[in-house]
Amino acid sequence: MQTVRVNIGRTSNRYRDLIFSNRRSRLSYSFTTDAQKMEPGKYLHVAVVGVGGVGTQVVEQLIANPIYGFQLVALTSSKRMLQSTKDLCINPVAWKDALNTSETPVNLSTVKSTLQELVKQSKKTVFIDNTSSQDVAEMYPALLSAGINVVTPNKKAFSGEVGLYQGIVEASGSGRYLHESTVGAGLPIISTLRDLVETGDKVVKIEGVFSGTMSYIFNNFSSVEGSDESFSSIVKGARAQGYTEPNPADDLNGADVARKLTILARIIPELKDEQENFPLPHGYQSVETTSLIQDAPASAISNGDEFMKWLPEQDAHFAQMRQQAANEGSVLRYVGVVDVKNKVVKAELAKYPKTHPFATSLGGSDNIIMFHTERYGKRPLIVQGAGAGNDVTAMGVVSDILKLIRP
Ligand SMILES: NC(=O)C1=CN([C@@H]2O[C@H](COP(=O)(O)OP(=O)(O)OC[C@H]3O[C@@H](n4cnc5c(N)ncnc54)[C@H](OP(=O)(O)O)[C@@H]3O)[C@@H](O)[C@H]2O)C=CC1
Ligand SMILES: N[C@@H](CC=O)C(=O)O
Ligand code: NA
Repeated sequence: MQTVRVNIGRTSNRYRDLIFSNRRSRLSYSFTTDAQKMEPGKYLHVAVVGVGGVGTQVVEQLIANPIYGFQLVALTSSKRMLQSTKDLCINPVAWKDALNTSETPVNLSTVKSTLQELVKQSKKTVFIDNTSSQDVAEMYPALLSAGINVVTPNKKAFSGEVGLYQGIVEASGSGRYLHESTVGAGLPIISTLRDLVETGDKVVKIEGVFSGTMSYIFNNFSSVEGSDESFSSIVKGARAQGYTEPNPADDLNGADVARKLTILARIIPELKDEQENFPLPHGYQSVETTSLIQDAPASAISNGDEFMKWLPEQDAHFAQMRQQAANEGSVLRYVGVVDVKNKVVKAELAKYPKTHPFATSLGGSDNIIMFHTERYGKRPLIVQGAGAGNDVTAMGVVSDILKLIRP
């Protein structure tokens, strides 16, 4: 039976750790049940690498978790680290100030060896990669081989060179990897596809809107009711709301959707006799995702701020596309497909009639993913909801962590 004890004001020592980690201004609360009470010292040890938009929300959701306590290490690439201990009162303001003022020199190999020592003491550890760094992604096989779990929203490791991907799959065992937020943020896309494939269903096609940024942009730029807002100002809004990649060019050139489609395609068939660097499972032709910014200069492609300075030059081009679609009674949507039957993986900007579900049913940063399988043949299994945003992405990361520790 679960009791909820709410303490307002003084913190009772007995639940100090849980209340400290759950302190919220004046009100602190703790949930105690026999099965789940986290005894002091039995914390889950997590290293949070990357404390930007998503990483900040991951830490705050870990702190606010009403059931589990976490021994927290958080670091940024400027090598600062915050080592939380149970006597450190951490809350959404204090921990970030402590991180920003910390002078503790640290590098990722220090973090790995620290976690490795904890594994040797039979402690459960998780390495959380909230970056978009290829270098950090390439650490996963060694972490997994050392028995350290890896949880991440970073798509790079699962959509890049097949050697790294296979290395991760082969290294997992005592250390597990979970990456729900790499496709559709916290939406259950990866877990749904794994359930379908691993229960023997046969996937025929997966289609839909896979980019929260592109969804937000075209839901607003090419809306059913009509809009005259400029393309670049809407992209600016997407970035301000934390939907875009660190560089929005990665959304608009199709790279982000290509990564997601590759991640899904690799889960469907077994990877057999792969050629070096072949990005897709055997038999697939290639990932063809249309870039909307073919003319972008190299400086814009490599730097998000430079990209946003360049983008207004494209406003007239996009306004003309919008008008042409509207003249045909259509709207623009960026839609992707993994067509297993025909071995085609692609995404493109296309026109949809104003009555189409892709025109009428999406809002915000919605993704809509339709799974057409043998069992869901007549009516597809559909998952829809916010596919971008720091908090909903962090939810996918933290729910993966909880999957590792739930009894
Ligand atoms: N935003 C969203 O809606 C979604 C994002 N994702 C993925 O989540 C990841 C993070 O996205 P987001 O939070 O928006 O990006 P941000 O740019 O806001 O944060 C990334 C952070 O990583 C830090 N970082 C980069 N390299 C390193 C390193 N080597 N060691 C430690 N820290 C490092 C950066 O800070 P500094 O360089 O100062 O250390 C930065 O703060 C990306 O892979 C993205 O694709 C996935 C789904 C949805
Ligand atoms: N930039 C991405 C973030 C989630 O993967 C998107 O817009 O979907
Ligand atoms: Na997801």
